[in-house]
This record gives sequence, structure tokens and C-alpha cells, in this order.
Amino acid sequence: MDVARQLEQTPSGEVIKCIDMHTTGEPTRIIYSGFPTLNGTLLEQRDQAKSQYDHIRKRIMLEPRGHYDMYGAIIIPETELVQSGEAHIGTLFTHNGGFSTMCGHATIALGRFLVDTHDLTVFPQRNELKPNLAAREVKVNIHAPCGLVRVVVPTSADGQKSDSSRPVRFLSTPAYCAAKDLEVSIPREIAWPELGDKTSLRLDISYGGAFYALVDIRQLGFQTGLHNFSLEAVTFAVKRLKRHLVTLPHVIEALQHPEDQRLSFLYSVMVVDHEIGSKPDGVDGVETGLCFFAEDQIDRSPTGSCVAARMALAHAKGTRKQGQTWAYNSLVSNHFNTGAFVANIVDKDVKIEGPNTQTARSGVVVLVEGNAYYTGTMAFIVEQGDRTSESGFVLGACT
Ligand SMILES: O=C(O)[C@H]1NCC[C@@H]1O
Repeated sequence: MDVARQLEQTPSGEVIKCIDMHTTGEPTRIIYSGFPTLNGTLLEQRDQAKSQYDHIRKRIMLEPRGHYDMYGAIIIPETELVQSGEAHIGTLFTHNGGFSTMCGHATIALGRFLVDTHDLTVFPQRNELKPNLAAREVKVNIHAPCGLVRVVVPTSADGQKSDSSRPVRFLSTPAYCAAKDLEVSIPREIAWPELGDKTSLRLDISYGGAFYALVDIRQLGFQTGLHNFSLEAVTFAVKRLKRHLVTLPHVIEALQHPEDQRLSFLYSVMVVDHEIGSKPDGVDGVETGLCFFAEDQIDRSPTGSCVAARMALAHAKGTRKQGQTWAYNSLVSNHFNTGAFVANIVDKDVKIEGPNTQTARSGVVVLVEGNAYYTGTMAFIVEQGDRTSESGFVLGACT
């Protein structure tokens, strides 16, 4: 006990404080104190975090404090949308390879945390939240690198605490299908065993705050789908596919976001099985996905930003109408039969424009809902002389 007390008394400039949560098993480490102060617009702050403080991201995400599949959300109190009054707070999302642009599962977790914290040094605009006592919910507008994400958090009767028994929901930034039914040739030297004699496959590219390549599991050659399959074999295939995709001109062309070049990269390959998935009551359909993102990190959750991308894609293909409700599962939500994300399209024909007029698009806004839970609290330090853990590592890089 005395050791815990001593560590807690570490001077505040040397301690990074976090709350850990999970959304369908996917962690969100919310960094609410101790990350260096950043300056400028939110995307500039993201650039600065990448160029100057990547060692701190690694310290919080990787070993020995985290692990390869850790995910984080850094609270950013000042952004241009907070200044203009559109957002209550900003955030930067982090993972094993850097800083992402959108994250649905972390947004769901963050929504609860922002309602539950009453510390104005952590969340200066906390008192601006206006609970709807009749509906027992409160709106929290979060500025994410991809734009403004509007979150609705269920609350206790007095509006002061989040209510974990009801789902958090958020409205995506405009999502759109970037390329349908792209043919991708697979050279022999990168092919994986399950592909057999096939020399090409078909996939789609869609944007939901980040770009996703969406590929059906059977296109990859895994005929049993996302059921009784080898995770190791699918991981091997997807690693090869993702590295190949980013070299192809027709894929790179699809990855150009109209608003900002910093949104224009392939975040993930999402492997989809349209035939299985645990089905909550009242939904019109169900599917399951296995999301590989960042440096081959695997999402345990159904991937909220990709749910928006998948709804936009299905809408563009004419297989999903506004008003239809769909359940999206991950391996974990299927296993526990809990935690599917449920989504529907609430707006369509939304213009997505920016400096790059040639790539202007029309998209949809998607409402996504899911549940997040607290798992613990952390105060991280680096003890003097500890060079091993100062900037975090992954075991694979030590071989
Ligand atoms: O839910 C999401 O959108 C995220 N989960 C991890 C990868 C994605 O950013």
C-alpha cells in the first residue's frame, strides 16, 4: 500500500493519467492528464503529436504498459471547433502504429467518460452539457480528426452520470463509398494458400471517418467464412493484401478525401461475412466483420467508423435503404452474443467538399450505437534509469 501511495505522489508533470474502458472487448485507454500540450487546429495537433511525442504514444500504447492491440483516446481540450462552440471537446485517437482519424468504439467509451467526469481541468466545457432529463440523455459534441462527431449518452435521472445499461449512440461524419467492386490482381509471389488458382479478387473502398478496404472472406479463399476458420491464416492473407493495395494506382486514387490530404490513407482492411452474426431484436439484418487496422492490429469491437463506411457502401450499392436497421458484429460480439453495433442511415445526399474539388462526393450520415464499460484506472510513470520502458516496445521488434 505504501508503494502505491508513493507512486501516486509522483509530481504531476511526470505522471500520465488514464481511465481504461472497453467496447465489446476493444480497449480504450483515455489519456486525460499528463500528455504534452499541443497547439493549432486539431489536425495540426495530430501532426505535432506524431512528430514530437510519438515516444509518449508508444509508452502508453505498447509494452510494458500496454500491448500490441491497445487503443487510446487523448483528451484535447482546445480545438478550432471547441473555440467556435460547435464541439465541447476534442480528441486524438492512438493505436500501435500512430494516430488515427476516427474511432467509433472509442467515441462510445469517451461519451460515457465525458459525462461522468466533473473535473473542469480535464473537461473545461463539462458544465455546458445540457442534460435532457425527460429522455435521460445528454448530447456531447466531440471534435475528432475527421470532423464533428455528435454523441448522445444515456444518463441517470439527474443527468450527472452516464447509464451503462443503455447504449451510447453517435452520428458519423459524412460517410461515402469511394470505389465499388474494384478488381485487384494478386501476383503469385504474394498469394496465400487459400487463394488457390485465383489471380485476382474483388473489393470495395469506403470512408467512414477513415478509409476501409472491404473484402468478403470468401473472396480471400476462406470458404467457411468467419466461422471455424484460422485467424492466423486470415491474418497472413490480410497482411499481404494490405501491403499490396497501397501500391496500386486505382486504389490510391480512391483514397483521396476531398477535405484534407491528411485523411487520405488506407487505415484498414475489413474482412466481411454477410452470412453470419448474432442478431439483436428488431434489426433488419446482420453481418460480421474482422477489422485489421494500423500495424496489423485487430479490432475486438465491430468497428464503429467502419460500420458507417459499410452502411454508406451498402446504400451506394442499393442494398441498404434509409430507415433500415442493421447489426454489425465482431468475433467477440458473436462469441458472447452481446455487443453488436446497431446502425441506420439518418441522412443522405450529404455533400463532402473541400479544396480538392475533383474528388467532391455525396455521402450519408449514419447513427451507430454500442455499449462501453469501465475496466480500471492508471497512473503511468517512468522511473529514473528505466531505459527499457521509456518509449514502449513490441516484442516482435526485439527479435
Ligand atoms: O470502432 C472503430 O471505429 C475503431 N476501433 C478500432 C479501429 C477503429 O478505429
